[in-house]
Amino acid sequence: MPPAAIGVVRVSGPGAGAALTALAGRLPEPRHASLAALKDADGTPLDNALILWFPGPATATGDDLAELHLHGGRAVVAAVETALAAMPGLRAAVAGEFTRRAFDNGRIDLAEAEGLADLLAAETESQRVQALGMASGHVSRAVAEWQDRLLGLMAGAEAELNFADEDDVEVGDAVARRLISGMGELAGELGEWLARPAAEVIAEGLSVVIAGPPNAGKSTLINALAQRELAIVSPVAGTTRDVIETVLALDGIAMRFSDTAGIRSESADAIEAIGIDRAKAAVEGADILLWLGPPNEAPDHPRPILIAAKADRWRGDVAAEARAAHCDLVLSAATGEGMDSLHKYIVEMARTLLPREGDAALRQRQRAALAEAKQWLEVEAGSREAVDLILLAERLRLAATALDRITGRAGVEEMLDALFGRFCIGK
Ligand SMILES: Nc1nc2c(ncn2[C@@H]2O[C@H](COP(=O)(O)OP(=O)(O)OP(=O)(O)O)[C@@H](O)[C@H]2O)c(=O)[nH]1
Ligand SMILES: [K+]
Ligand SMILES: [Mg+2]
Repeated sequence: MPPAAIGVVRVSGPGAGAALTALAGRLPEPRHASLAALKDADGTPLDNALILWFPGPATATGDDLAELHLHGGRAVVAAVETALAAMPGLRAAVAGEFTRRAFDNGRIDLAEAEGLADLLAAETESQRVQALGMASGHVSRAVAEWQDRLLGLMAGAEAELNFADEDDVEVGDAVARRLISGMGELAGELGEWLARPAAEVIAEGLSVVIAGPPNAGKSTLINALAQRELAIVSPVAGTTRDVIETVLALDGIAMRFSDTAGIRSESADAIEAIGIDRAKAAVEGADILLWLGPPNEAPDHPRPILIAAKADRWRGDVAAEARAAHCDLVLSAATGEGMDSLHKYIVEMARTLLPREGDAALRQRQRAALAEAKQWLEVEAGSREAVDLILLAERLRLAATALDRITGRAGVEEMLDALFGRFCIGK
C-alpha cells in the first residue's frame, strides 16, 4: 500500500499486452526488466518505471501478465491506475483474484492456494515454514501419491470385474483380499497424517493459560512475559476478573497467553464469581496450563507446568521450600529468576503439540476430507462387503473423490469463494 519505495501494479489477462504497450509504447523482451517512460492516452508522463512482460500460459496466473514497478507514491500509483482503468476491458482485481486465476488455469491446486493464503498471513517462523511447505506442494504431492495407489487398486478391481469368469469364485476372493489389504494399508497411512496436529494450531497459536489462587502473581507473570503493563497488578486478592489475552511468539511459535481471575471457592462478590467461571473455562480449553498455586490443588489438565511463584518472598521458609520441591520450576517474576527455564518448559511442551519439522500439517478442511477417504478404505474383513468387488470398487471411487477435495478438483465452488476471499487485492 502506498506510500512505499516502489509500487508494483500487475495487469493480468488477455488485455495485459495491449495495456503495457499503450503505457510504455512497446512490449519489452519477455521476462527481462527494462526501464520505460510511462505515458497516459494523452501523452502525459506518468512515471519512469521498471516494466516486465510475462506472456502466458507459463505465468503465475496462467494468463498474460504485465508488471509495472512504479515509484511508490500515492499519486503516482493512482495516476497509473486511472490510466489503466480508462482502457477498455480492464478493471481492478477483486481480493484473491490473481490466485483464483492461477487455480482456474491449473497453475496451482487448492492445497497450494491455502498454503499461499497462510504464507501471506504468517507472522512467526513456524507459521512461515508450515505455510511454505503447503504452498510449495507438500500436501499436494502426498495426495497425488495416494491417488496413484487408489487408481492401481481400482484398476485391479475393474479388471477382475470385466474379465473374470463368473464361476471362478476362488480368484475373485483372492483379488478382494488383495484389495482389502491394499486399502487397509492406505487407510493406515491416512490415519498417521490425521494423528498429526492440525495446521490451525500453528496458524492460530497455542493457548497458554495462567491460573492459580488469588494473589499468586498471575498478572505479574503475564506482564513480565509480554514486557508491558497488560494486566492490573495489586495486593488486593481478586483484582483480575476478565480473561486477559495477548499473543506472543516464543522461539518462533505463536502462542496466546491468558491471565485469569484467581480461583477460590468462596468469592467476595458476584462479578468475581463470573471471573472464576471464566478462568475455569479457560483452563479447560488450554493447550498448556501454567499453574501458580499449591501443586496438590492443580486442576486436572493434560499439560500442566507447576510453578512455585514469588520465590523471592518465601526463600528460606522450610514449608514453602518443601512445597516448591513438588513443582516443575521455581519462579520470581519480580526478580526474573526462573523466567528462562519457564520459557524453555513452554517451548518444549509446545513442540509436542506441533508437527515435527518437515511434516506437513493439514487444515481442518483437508483433515475432514482425509478422514472421509480413510473411512471408505476401511472394510471389515469377513464382512459381506469384503467379498463384493462391486462394493469395494465403489468404496475406492468414493475415497478418491474425497481426496480430490483436498486439491480441489471436484465440485468446489463454495470452498473457492471462502478461500479466495482471504486474499487481498492484487494477490
Ligand atoms: N515479591 C514479589 N511479589 C510479587 C511477585 N509477583 C507478584 N507479586 C506481588 O503480589 C501481589 C499480587 O500480584 P498479582 O500479579 O496481582 O497477582 P494475581 O495472581 O494476578 O492476583 P489476582 O488477579 O487478584 O488473582 C502484588 O502486590 C504483586 O506486586 C514476585 O515475584 N515477587
Ligand atoms: K492481586
Ligand atoms: Mg491478576
